[in-house]
Amino acid sequence: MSGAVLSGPAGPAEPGPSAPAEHAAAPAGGGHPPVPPSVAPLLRPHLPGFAAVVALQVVGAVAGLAPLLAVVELGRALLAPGPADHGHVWLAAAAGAAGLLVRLLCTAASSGIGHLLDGHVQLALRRSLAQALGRAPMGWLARRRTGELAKTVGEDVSAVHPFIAHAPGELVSAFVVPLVSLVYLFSVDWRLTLITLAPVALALGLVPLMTAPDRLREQREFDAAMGRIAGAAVEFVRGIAVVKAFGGSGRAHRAFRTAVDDFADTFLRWARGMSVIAAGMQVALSAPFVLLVVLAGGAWLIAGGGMEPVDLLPFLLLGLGLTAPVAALGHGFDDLQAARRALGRVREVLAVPPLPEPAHPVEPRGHRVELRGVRFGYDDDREVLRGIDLVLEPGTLTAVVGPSGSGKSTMVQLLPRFFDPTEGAVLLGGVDLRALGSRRLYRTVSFVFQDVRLLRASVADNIALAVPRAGRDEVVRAARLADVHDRILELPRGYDTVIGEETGLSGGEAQRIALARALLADTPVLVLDEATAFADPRTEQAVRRALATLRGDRTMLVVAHRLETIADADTVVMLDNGTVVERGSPAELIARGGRFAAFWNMHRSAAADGDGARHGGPGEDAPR
Ligand SMILES: Nc1ncnc2c1ncn2[C@@H]1O[C@H](COP(=O)(O)OP(=O)(O)OP(=O)(O)O)[C@@H](O)[C@H]1O
Repeated sequence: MSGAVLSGPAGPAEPGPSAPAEHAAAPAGGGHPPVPPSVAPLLRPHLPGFAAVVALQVVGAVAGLAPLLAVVELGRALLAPGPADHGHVWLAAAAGAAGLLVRLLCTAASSGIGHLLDGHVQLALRRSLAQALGRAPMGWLARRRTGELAKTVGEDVSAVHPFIAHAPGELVSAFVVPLVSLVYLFSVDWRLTLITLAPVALALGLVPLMTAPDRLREQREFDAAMGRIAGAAVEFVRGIAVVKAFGGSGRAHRAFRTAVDDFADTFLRWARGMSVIAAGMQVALSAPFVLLVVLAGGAWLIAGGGMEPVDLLPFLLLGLGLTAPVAALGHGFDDLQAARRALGRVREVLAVPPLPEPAHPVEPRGHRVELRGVRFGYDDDREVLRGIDLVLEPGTLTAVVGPSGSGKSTMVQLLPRFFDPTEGAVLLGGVDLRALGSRRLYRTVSFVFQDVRLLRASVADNIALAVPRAGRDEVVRAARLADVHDRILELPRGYDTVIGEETGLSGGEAQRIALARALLADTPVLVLDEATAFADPRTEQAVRRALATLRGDRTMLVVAHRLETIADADTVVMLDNGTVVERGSPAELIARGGRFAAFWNMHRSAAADGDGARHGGPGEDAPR
């Protein structure tokens, strides 16, 4: 099976965004704004905020130099021959204090605005993600694990925090302070300024060595080895239950151990190449080295009579700050890289193409379903359905049978529009599903697929998902029909028990709740992928009873794995390798002695051998 995940009608689903070319363009979904394909449009409304953050940081950074310059001026005033100029001293002290105050106010305001922006951007991202997920094709959602999407909406969005709240301010101040300092230092003594820049030049000179081809290759090998460890660990953990049950832990460990040994070798090679360069950079940018260079250069200039001793003071105070940009490039690099990767995952979800929604939905006439020349493939290189023509008349039950992988689940998933066919069309009441509008579709088609996902809500709310105003009596009636009422009464708070919090349910019970949901929705078209994984007798009986009760004028399509369901069907469609190889009533097909007859006989003898008692005596499941 293909792992369909939702069950029951999708309820009042919000339709998707842009309309297909053939149905004129208009944002669907009752005037929802379109989901932006990337994050840039989400940042645009906040540009004035970002500008304020940067401006405040610039002012704060420049003001932050005032105390240092004040110290320099104090030094000049106090070390100058003769009595100190009191006015000059007080002015320098006041300017330094004022600068400090302005810096504090500006950085506090900038940080505050940055964090507010971060909140707004994260909210906008989460809203857009929610919209994108609401409009993503159900087939796309079905292929993803809930945890994966929860991580994108939760953790990945939170990971943009350093990007939005910290990076702009930090980067600006890291570059503005050295720039202003440089201008000032040049005005004092250009020769010592160049000498003070020597450590920065040395560190920058080492950067190309870090990106030499050998280092890049080692970095790639390092990343690959890390990936192999992660993969081996995940595989090991995933298979742990099987390993426990069947032994062979040595073999299971082996892949992990090999990956770790391989990583150790790769890491040593990487570290050997990088450590000398990294250590060289660290030394070049370290405070003692910078001070040593400034002092040596200053001493040399002073001894030669080219500079006043007092002029050494600004270089000692400001020289250390010149290395800040290089340090800033390294600082927080990992955080920013993680934020970039997280943003990439957010962008991937935002870019999921939604199923086109018609600008002017057409109303179906009745609920006859027709598949016309339907072709479909999950990937471009392999077709799963290869030209299916099928008519499902109201009031009939059609059973789809065929070998595993023949495309049964895929075919039935086209009815609730998990995907659109790549060629051909699925019509409901004479209208192409693409022209129908998802509201109408989900009011007409309900479905119960194999991998049921229930909401973390009360049992009653789960059953009444598509009919929120249903009374308790109706919910109970549906639950009884799906044979899950007694089990619900055993739960701690009966119908009010919250699934996933106060109780867990077995696969078969979840199936029956999903069945009750579909029964309550009471739509004219029902699609059911009969569970093989949870084929307990109660669920089988519940499905059979539900199908019999629903019959009436409904159009029903069932992927049938059980002989009883097949025998009850009006029409059997046998699929093989994505094409219909036989169709007709079960009795006709058995009489024909073709593929279906062979399939029937094989399953019948298997059922008789395996579980004769459960399937009753021979003849009980004989086709009508
Ligand atoms: N989500 C998916 N992505 C890619 N390929 C898929 C997906 N779901 C199914 N397939 C592939 O499509 C083919 C048909 O699968 P499908 O589940 O429709 O067959 P099936 O007849 O229902 O099988 P089964 O009886 O085992 O459930 C298989 O080859 C399967 O591997």
